[in-house]
Amino acid sequence: MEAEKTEGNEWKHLGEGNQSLVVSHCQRCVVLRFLKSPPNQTKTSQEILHHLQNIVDFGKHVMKQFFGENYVHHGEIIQLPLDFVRQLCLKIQPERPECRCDKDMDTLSGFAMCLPNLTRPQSYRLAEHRPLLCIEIKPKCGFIPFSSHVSQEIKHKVCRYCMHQHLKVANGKWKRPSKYCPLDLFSGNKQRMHFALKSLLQEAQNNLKIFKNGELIYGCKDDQDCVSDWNELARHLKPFFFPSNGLVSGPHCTRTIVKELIQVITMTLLSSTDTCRAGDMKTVPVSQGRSYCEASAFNKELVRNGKHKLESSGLPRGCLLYKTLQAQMLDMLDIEGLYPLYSRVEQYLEEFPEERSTLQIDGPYNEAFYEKLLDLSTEDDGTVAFALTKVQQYRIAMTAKDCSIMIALSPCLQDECSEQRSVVLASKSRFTFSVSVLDLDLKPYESIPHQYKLDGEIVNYYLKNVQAKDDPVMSNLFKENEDCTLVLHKV
Ligand SMILES: O=P(O)(O)O[C@@H]1[C@@H](OP(=O)(O)O)[C@H](OP(=O)(O)O)[C@H](O)[C@H](OP(=O)(O)O)[C@H]1OP(=O)(O)O
Ligand SMILES: Nc1ncnc2c1ncn2[C@@H]1O[C@H](COP(=O)(O)OP(=O)(O)OP(=O)(O)O)[C@@H](O)[C@H]1O
Repeated sequence: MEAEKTEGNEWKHLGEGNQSLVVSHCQRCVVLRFLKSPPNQTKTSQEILHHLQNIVDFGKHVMKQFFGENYVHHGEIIQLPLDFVRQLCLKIQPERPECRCDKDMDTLSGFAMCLPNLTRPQSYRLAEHRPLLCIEIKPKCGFIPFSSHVSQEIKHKVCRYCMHQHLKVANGKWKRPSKYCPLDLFSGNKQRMHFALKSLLQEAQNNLKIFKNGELIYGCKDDQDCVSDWNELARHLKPFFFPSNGLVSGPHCTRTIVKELIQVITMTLLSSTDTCRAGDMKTVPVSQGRSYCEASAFNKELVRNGKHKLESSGLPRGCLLYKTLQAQMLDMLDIEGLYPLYSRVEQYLEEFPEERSTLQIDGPYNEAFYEKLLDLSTEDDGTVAFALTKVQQYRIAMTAKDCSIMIALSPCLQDECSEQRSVVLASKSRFTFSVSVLDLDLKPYESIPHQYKLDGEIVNYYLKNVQAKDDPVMSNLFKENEDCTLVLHKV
């Protein structure tokens, strides 16, 4: 990395999650992504380097094949002067959300990933002084399990996100449940997608962020601290959507602008800007699994109005949502079917620990690793090889269920449109745009027992506290079970 780029003051905090912290360069279209760890669990430089190498390899050799060349940016590893990293860490500390400060940014190794800044359309390689709008969506799991290993019927009716909402509110992670249901977003039906996006705009949680010129203007900066002022949002967006109309204002104008935004997001999400190697890999026949979630507010509204379910129009094959869903559906057995296979691999590793590297559990994530993922058979022949393939596919699916989609928009004039640039039209303006996927770090093998436990907690909480309340018979049943009193009635 050039010396001029390593001035601490030139960088600012852009975002962070549970695993990494990202800073963006003020002039150039690049970001640095640093790993984070709990204060008492710092890793050695070699461990950090190995971890970052795995992330880059996984993006390059595996996720690019699933998602396509244009959507995935695997980045590169760079080594930075330690003085610069320490100075940067101090500079950005006040900008960090409090809820993320339980982990520290790695300042010991000097290694980081350098990536394109995806808040800008990728067709603009240089940071031109153009207004920029970026919408980041973490869509979560967009299908209902179709596996016969599922033990609770509710999992075939209500999606994990909608069930998990109740547990999250009960645990205090969020103040209110969201009406967003991933199945609506992934339906490909414009009405359902609009509803999903409107719900995200009402309750962003950690599923929606909007950046203007690289600054977060909408969404949660800290846990629970969500800004959902649509008038304020409309004020920010007005120059993008109504560049020459300075007079319109008031609630009607706010609604119009939000509608325009939703329309543009929907069109970009349905656009196909790439092809990929695994493009024709069909993980699940369309007929399997249900395409709507019974808990979705959109679905409930349809039922209330006595309307039939809207036909799911399906997603265009080339769009990023379609590719994300296909990768998510590599979870074919559900965690309930997967867990015994994980135990089989575990048992084998206990006996033959030296086999761990041959089995590529912790990498390398190369071409050979990718090839082994293509076997979609679900016929268990009792072998470790079968179990391992399913475990690795599950890890890919989990990664795709937790990734984010970044839509970058920049206004353009009609004569600026060229064939290399994708363009989306709003009523009174037009934008060049790019769609990318981020946070594609492979979920660790070790997280599988946690997934198994969490799945049980989410479903049990839902059955006991939500479904039971909707159903008086069930409700009484639970009440009786809870206090363990046997009620004797005279006959
Ligand atoms: O399990 P989930 O669905 O709650 O997802 C976790 C996310 O919570 P969410 O529900 O999106 O608010 C969670 O997001 P937050 O840190 O809560 O913003 C992480 O993305 C976590 O990934 P990792 O374990 O840190 O790699 C995610 O864990 P994984 O399950 O993807 O490992
Ligand atoms: N290449 C990029 N360009 C622009 N912004 C980025 C980029 N990579 C990450 N970000 C921003 O930084 C935030 C945190 O990054 P990321 O999602 O990779 O963190 P994480 O810790 O891996 O997340 P999680 O909590 O899901 O594990 C993102 O939500 C996004 O806003």
